[in-house]
Amino acid sequence: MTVEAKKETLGFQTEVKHLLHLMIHSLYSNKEIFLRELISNASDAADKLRFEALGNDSLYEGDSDLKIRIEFNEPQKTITIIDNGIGMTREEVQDHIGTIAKSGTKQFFERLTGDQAKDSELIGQFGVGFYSAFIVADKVSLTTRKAGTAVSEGVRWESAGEGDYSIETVEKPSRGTEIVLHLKEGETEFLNDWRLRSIIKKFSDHISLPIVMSKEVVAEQDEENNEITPANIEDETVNSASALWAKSKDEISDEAYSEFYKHVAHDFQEPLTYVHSKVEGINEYTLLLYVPSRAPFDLWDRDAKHGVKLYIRKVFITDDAEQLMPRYLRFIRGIIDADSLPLNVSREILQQSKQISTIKAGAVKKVLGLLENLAETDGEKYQQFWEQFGNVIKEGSVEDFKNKERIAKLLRFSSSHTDSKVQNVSLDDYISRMKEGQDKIYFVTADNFAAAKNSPHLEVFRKKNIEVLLLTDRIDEWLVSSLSEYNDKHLQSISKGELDLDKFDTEAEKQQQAEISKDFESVLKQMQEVLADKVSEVRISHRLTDSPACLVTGAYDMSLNMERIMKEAGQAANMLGMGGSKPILEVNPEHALVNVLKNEQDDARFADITHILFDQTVLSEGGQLDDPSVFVHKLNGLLQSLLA
Ligand SMILES: Nc1ncnc2c1ncn2[C@@H]1O[C@H](COP(=O)(O)OP(=O)(O)OP(=O)(O)O)[C@@H](O)[C@H]1O
Repeated sequence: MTVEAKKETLGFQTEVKHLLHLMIHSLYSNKEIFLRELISNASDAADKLRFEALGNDSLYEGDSDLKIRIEFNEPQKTITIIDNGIGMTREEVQDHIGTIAKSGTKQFFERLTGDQAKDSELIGQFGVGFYSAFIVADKVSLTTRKAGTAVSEGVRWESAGEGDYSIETVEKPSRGTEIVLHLKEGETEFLNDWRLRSIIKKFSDHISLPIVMSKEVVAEQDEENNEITPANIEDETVNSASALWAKSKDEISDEAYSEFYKHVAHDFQEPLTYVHSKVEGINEYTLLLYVPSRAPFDLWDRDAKHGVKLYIRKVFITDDAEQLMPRYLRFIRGIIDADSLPLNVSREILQQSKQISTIKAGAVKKVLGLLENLAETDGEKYQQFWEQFGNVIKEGSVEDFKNKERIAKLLRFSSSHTDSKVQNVSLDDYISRMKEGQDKIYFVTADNFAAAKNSPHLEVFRKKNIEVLLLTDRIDEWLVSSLSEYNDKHLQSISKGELDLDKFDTEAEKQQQAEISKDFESVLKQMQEVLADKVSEVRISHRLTDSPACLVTGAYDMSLNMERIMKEAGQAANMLGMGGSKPILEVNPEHALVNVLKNEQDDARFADITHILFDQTVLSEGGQLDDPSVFVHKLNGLLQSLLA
């Protein structure tokens, strides 16, 4: 016996132990899903074999009749799931069963709270797969052999789901995988022909492979010719065993659509919505694409697998076709079945295929249409979608130039109009509320909602009753830098450049402003000298009502928020005197702290007040001071002199 063939006992990866524990406890009321998960894996294994065999027929080993068989044995209390799919090598068993290879898994488990209700929601984002067998079984025995390997290269994996598993090399004449579940005490309800068939019908009817079970045929006598058909056991296909997406829509129930989603997406929650469409023409294809109701745990993992499977004339080709969906629609799950591609496509051909890019462009349009329709017909569901995937859709504004307008229409923001963190204001909503004479869409970007909502820059807008969008997601800075216009309206940051709000001012107000500017001429000049290395200019503000000062960047400069983001990301930033373009300090002449400077004779005190004003403005905009102790020292000095 080789070292490899020896039986080894290995410990589960810690994450697997967590997952098992969590699953057994939180999915108890949903336990029949184990069968769906195992059938789903078996079907994937058959799909993979069919694809591999396109280039190497011998992998079928003379048996190309792919199917899944379900058996049960009442006295032994076992259920067995058998497939003649691709199978696994010893190494693959070790890598896939007993280990969770998905990146980000560790972080996922760190988010678990121990509160069962909350955690079971999280597990929905993760997918349960093979391990769901342990919901009903206290011992699982998996025997498998990879297609194309020798009979002696079978592998048996066994575990009681409690922390370790054994693995050994065994003989296995047939290729594929056989999983025996030894049911727990109390789970014997599944040892029932009718029960198993109804679970298969309910959850796995859409599987395009036949799922067979044995059927007892009782002996029958033909009256006419007196022939007796002996009692027999026959195979019977339990599911409808045809590709769901190839059926016409009116033949498919909502339930079937939903179960198919759970199979392709490895999710066990209902999808939010879907689109099923057959595109005719030279380049024919069928697509069935779903929007999940929850974001998967690895939504932000750039290496996460892509969720749309490519089939060619019902033969599975790949589930990792990044060419089928752009990155900003990476949460879409489902299938695309292309009619006119050759079956022997390689990865390289896929990458260069014109037909694939046409299909992709068509599929993107279908998804955008689906989302537009959802937004129009079901605001509540659309809001749910936005909360889960809004930030990903925003990437589309940056990435997908061709569909820019359509994506912009789908965007939702927080706004000063609703004054709520909920992002539910569309650009069209905003435009419908614009004031007479207003030709711009105003927005402010900040680090968080409170900072945006309380931004001094908003003061004049509140006074004049002009709505401002409050943008607080990181991606927003990139969004507004690529989306400069919507519906012929310019998107304007309220913290950049000059505001042309004076058209909303009366003549008297304009006159008054001119006088104030004159009045403060020397104060501004002196402040500018004090802050020479920090700001490019000090000027009177038309933006402020309550705050003493605010910082403004030039119309074409990077916003301060963007500089902060870059700085945090370790990028060379030119924020606040660190080189590059400096911001402008705008002061509110009506504020006592500014007013006091007019009569300040002591130059040192003037400089201290000016520094304090500048520093607190930086702070109130969410920035950080280069040297906070200097600020505190100056502030304390001022307070002491007031108290003296
Ligand atoms: N019947 C099978 N035949 C061949 N390989 C299998 C079979 N069952 C499982 N596998 C392999 O084990 C891997 C892990 O399966 P598991 O069900 O845990 O996760 P998954 O199906 O990849 O994803 P999810 O956790 O989202 O359900 C599969 O990706 C596949 O490579």
